[in-house]
Amino acid sequence: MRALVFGAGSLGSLLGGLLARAHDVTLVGRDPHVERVRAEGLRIAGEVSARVAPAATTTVPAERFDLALVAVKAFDTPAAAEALGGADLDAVLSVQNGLGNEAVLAEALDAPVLAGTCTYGARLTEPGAVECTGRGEVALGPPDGGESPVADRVGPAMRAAGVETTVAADMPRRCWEKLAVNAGINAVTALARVENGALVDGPAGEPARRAAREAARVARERGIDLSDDAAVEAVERVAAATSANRSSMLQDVDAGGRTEVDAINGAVVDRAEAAVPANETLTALVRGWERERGLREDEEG
Ligand SMILES: NC(=O)C1=CN([C@@H]2O[C@H](COP(=O)(O)OP(=O)(O)OC[C@H]3O[C@@H](n4cnc5c(N)ncnc54)[C@H](O)[C@@H]3O)[C@@H](O)[C@H]2O)C=CC1
Ligand SMILES: CC(C)(CO)C(=O)C(=O)O
Repeated sequence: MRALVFGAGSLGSLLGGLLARAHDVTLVGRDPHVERVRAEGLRIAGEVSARVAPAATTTVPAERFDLALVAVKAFDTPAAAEALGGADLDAVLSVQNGLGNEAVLAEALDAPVLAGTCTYGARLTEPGAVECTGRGEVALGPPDGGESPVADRVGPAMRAAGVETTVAADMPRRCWEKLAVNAGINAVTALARVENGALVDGPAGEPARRAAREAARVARERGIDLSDDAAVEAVERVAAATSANRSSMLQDVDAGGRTEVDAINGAVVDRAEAAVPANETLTALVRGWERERGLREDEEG
């Protein structure tokens, strides 16, 4: 397989690096990481160790690829879609968090777009080096559910490189369950400045559970079978399993950078048929912080 990984940050470098053990991989990212990968290859450490030498570039080559794996933050998806238009792609797979990424990619690109959820943990430690902070799995399939020959081709190719992969016919439910987890954990931990474990038995757990229940209700409004209990159980299970984690949104806030709140809590608000007060409040607070930091100037900030 010829694979292009757009967004060679933490997750893109990890998945791209793992894929490079079996496939011809090109990472698209930014210097100094790209420069270092070109000069010295990519080191993977942590729960998986490997040294690989994928191609690396800062612009999308005008070439044919069997797969483009998209791993930018959700707010960069429109730019990723535009840049990927320069390549000839057989398939596109988003492994991003949040809702709406596949629709943005599908609108701009001719290739079939697969939805993905990813529970691997990754952290870029220095240019040229990525740490696998948790071995997980990628689930992928058509965004509207069901089966597709494209998913049946991509899944085994990922498995051939040792990436734990499930080809799933129920991606809408999986994406909404992951969204409920992120809607519950990310903004609450970012605003309270606490690790995920603080939600298990502390006072910050209640707003997280409320946000997850609201996400489950909105999922059901859209015909997706996700109960309140399943969403709350998923938040509690993930918070306990990742208790020492600083969520990605807390890390974004720590780093003074823009967050994915629009694609997470904001996505719940946008799709709700009735009020979702926990998600409305979390979205407004995080957007308010982003606006004060000059990270957004749109009407929603
Ligand atoms: N890091 C993790 O453990 C996990 C991340 N995710 C999701 O995966 C997505 C990516 O997350 P991370 O890898 O943590 O983010 P990241 O910020 O480390 O990586 C994104 C990379 O894309 C690059 N990029 C953005 N626009 C670009 C452009 N136009 N040209 C070239 N490079 C560009 C950035 O420079 C950055 O290095 C997010 O949606 C996140 O929620 C999901 C599961 C786990
Ligand atoms: C699962 C969780 C909440 C782990 O921290 C995550 O996906 C994130 O931080 O974005």
